[in-house]
Amino acid sequence: MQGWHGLDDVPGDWGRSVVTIGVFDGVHRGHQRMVERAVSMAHRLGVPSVVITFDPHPDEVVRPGTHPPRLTTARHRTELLGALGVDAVCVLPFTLEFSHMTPDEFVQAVLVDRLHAAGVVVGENFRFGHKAAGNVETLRELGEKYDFVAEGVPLVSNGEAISSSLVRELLGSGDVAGAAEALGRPHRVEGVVVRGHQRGRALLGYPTANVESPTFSAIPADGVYAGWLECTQSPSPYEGERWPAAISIGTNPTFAGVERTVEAYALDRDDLDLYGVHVVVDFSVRLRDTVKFDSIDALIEQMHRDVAEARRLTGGSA
Ligand SMILES: Cc1cc2nc3c(=O)[nH]c(=O)nc-3n(C[C@H](O)[C@H](O)[C@H](O)COP(=O)(O)O)c2cc1C
Ligand SMILES: Nc1ncnc2c1ncn2[C@@H]1O[C@H](COP(=O)(O)OP(=O)(O)O)[C@@H](O)[C@H]1O
Repeated sequence: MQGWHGLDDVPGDWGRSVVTIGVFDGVHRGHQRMVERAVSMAHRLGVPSVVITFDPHPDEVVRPGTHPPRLTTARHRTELLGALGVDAVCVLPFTLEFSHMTPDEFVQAVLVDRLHAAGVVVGENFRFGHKAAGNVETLRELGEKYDFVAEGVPLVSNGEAISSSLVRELLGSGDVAGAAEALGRPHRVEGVVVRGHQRGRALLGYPTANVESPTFSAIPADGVYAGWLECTQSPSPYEGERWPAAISIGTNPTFAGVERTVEAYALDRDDLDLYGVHVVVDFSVRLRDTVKFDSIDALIEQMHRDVAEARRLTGGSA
């Protein structure tokens, strides 16, 4: 798969292609359906498929300060899109100037002149161009003018239409199982392991990797979860290792903490040294709310139960 940053990265001799466009935050099941439609149209037409996506999130540029929490980092999003079989992912830097293009200008500059679109696949609620003036119908009309077919893909529904906002809502209420259902995989928070208050190992008997995620990351609601911790640092002695985990999100009220942290304990390990290492945390199931315990012993007792439950739910080793 080719990765392009900006239109200037598109090879000069790039021929005709099928293009799909969107923010694709989360690459949820609706996005997956769209990309699959684009890939199959590309096969039918015998041309490569290209995903166009944006960075930063258009909302942040058009309405600064309203950035929705991000379900995926740019890197993870590209990796997920690539796994769906597309030939290229083109990340367009989204700027105010870019947002002022009319639908016709966008189609001509991006889809026609650079990518020689033979087909364009978008979600049926897709809007584009200045003031979101363009929709699927506009795209069809422009397709007649510029010689490409446009397809609007119906939203995938799970009772309720699957959308990035729906996944954000589910995470905001701690429903990580519901989010996993909509995403087609567990929600992931990633970042580098930083130092905490050094209580986990010494005081509680459960060392926890404190994960510092990028600003705007979608963090599930405070609580305790079962899931997975994986080392994605390359090179690292732990590269590619994935451990079942008990995860805590919150301010650690038992210790009157103020900073909100995401911490993961890799079950049955106490030998890891993860400081400075890039890891990912995948959330499977919510276990309970965070509690302010009256004593450290009461917290430890509960943590034993959490760990047993996380082990059962992940099928983690003894
Ligand atoms: C499975 C699990 C459950 C936890 N539950 C709570 C809780 O209910 N209340 C709380 O104050 N802290 C809870 N914690 C967080 C601990 O207080 C935290 O891991 C500890 O303060 C270590 O912090 P440190 O990494 O900064 O040393 C939990 C941690 C884990 C791993
Ligand atoms: N099973 C484990 N799960 C997570 N981290 C572990 C584990 N075993 C050892 N570690 C290491 O211990 C550190 C956490 O120990 P802890 O006492 O909680 O310190 P801190 O307060 O700095 O997080 C992690 O950052 C990691 O480097």
